[in-house]
Amino acid sequence: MNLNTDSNHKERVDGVGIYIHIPFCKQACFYCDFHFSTSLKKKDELIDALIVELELRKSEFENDTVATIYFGGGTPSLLSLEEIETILKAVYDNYSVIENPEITLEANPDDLSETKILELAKSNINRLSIGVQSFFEADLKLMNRAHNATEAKHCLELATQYFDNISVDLIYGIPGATHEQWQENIQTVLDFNIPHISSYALTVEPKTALATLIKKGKIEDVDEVHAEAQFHMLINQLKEAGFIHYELSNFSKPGYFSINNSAYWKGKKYIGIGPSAHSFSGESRSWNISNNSKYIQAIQLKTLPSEIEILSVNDKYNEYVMTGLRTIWGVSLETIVAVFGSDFKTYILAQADKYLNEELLYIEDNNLKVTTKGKFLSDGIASQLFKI
Ligand SMILES: C[S@@+](CC[C@H](N)C(=O)[O-])C[C@H]1O[C@@H](n2cnc3c(N)ncnc32)[C@H](O)[C@@H]1O
Ligand SMILES: C[S@@+](CC[C@H](N)C(=O)[O-])C[C@H]1O[C@@H](n2cnc3c(N)ncnc32)[C@H](O)[C@@H]1O
Ligand code: SF4
Repeated sequence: MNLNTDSNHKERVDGVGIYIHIPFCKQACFYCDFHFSTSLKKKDELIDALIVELELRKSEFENDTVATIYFGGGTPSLLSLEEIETILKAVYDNYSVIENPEITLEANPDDLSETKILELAKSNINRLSIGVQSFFEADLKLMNRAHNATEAKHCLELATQYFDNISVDLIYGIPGATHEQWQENIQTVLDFNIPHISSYALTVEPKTALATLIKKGKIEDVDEVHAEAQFHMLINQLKEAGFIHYELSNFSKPGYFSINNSAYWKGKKYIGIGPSAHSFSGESRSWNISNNSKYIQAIQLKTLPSEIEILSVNDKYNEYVMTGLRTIWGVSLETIVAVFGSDFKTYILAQADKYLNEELLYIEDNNLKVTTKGKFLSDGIASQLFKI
């Protein structure tokens, strides 16, 4: 059964996507290993380079129509409206874009003043993805977020007056945060009538400040059992509130599925513009260099600073299994046969047998899916179904 009942959404997800990486942040969150610089010195040069990269790569989408444009980061809300519009103009000048594309801006609460929200509301941006993470001061301090709890609430109060399509990011499994506080965080987002939530378990990435602070005993280690319990609270609380759990970390009211993310998960093509951005052509994946200066230098010479990996049949199968198991659409056994052949179906069913017996996986309408019990383990289960 396809739970994605919004026909407009289905139609629009048929287009391709453009992701634009804005590699600047005010300060470094202790847990984050995404690519960003806290110095804005190269901002103007970088914006010029993004525009040149958009021009250089237009032939990749010669026969495609863009349905979603996503400003991610880093912190795209650090840009002025003028800067955002200059980049958007380069998209429109070089690509064919559907009439009403989804245009998302990732925004941090401390950037969302009323003036800024008003400006954004008048622009072509029609979706805000706001990185709240928590409404508790202790959590925000522990993670070194740039905003405080008052700002987190105030920005939602303002944003909901001018935007309908809003997503809020929340982090669970934060050391010291109780289950009651976590439930209060979810409830606060619900009270603002937000239609989309992305929620991630706090992950200790190697070489981050969080990893060092935990090693030194300054911050308590994350507790997997605690995090898993909070993940299930999230699932239950949002289900009760009428949300669809459409991907492992994403929950949406009907009609508000992220077109950008759904396109990724459905294996649509996308190009990633900017340092560290990755792209998917259907046959290959590529990654731009992360270093801002090296990225700018290469683009100024009209070369693409990227590495490319051609995907083998097994790579494509593995990716399909990994992303499929994360979504409500599951892994279609029909698609497995049609795209990879019946040997792959025999293989996946043999590998899945153990998990089917343990009720971590189930089959519905010829689609292999994870049960609620299996959800927290989804990526681990997927890796056991891989072909190496
Ligand atoms: C890379 S940020 C970019 C958007 C924006 N700067 C923000 O902080 O929301 C996108 C999301 O990834 C989450 N994230 C990054 N590293 C993480 C980690 N180690 N554990 C959990 N969530 C993480 C962030 O908290 C945020 O919600
Ligand atoms: C998937 S997005 C979060 C989704 C978001 N909360 C929403 O639903 O709108 C999380 C982060 O992934 C990274 N990201 C997404 N697409 C990317 C791409 N093509 N290249 C590089 N980074 C990407 C960005 O750092 C972005 O902040
Ligand atoms: S979580 Fe967001 S604001 Fe924090 S450092 Fe990472 S990209 Fe920047």
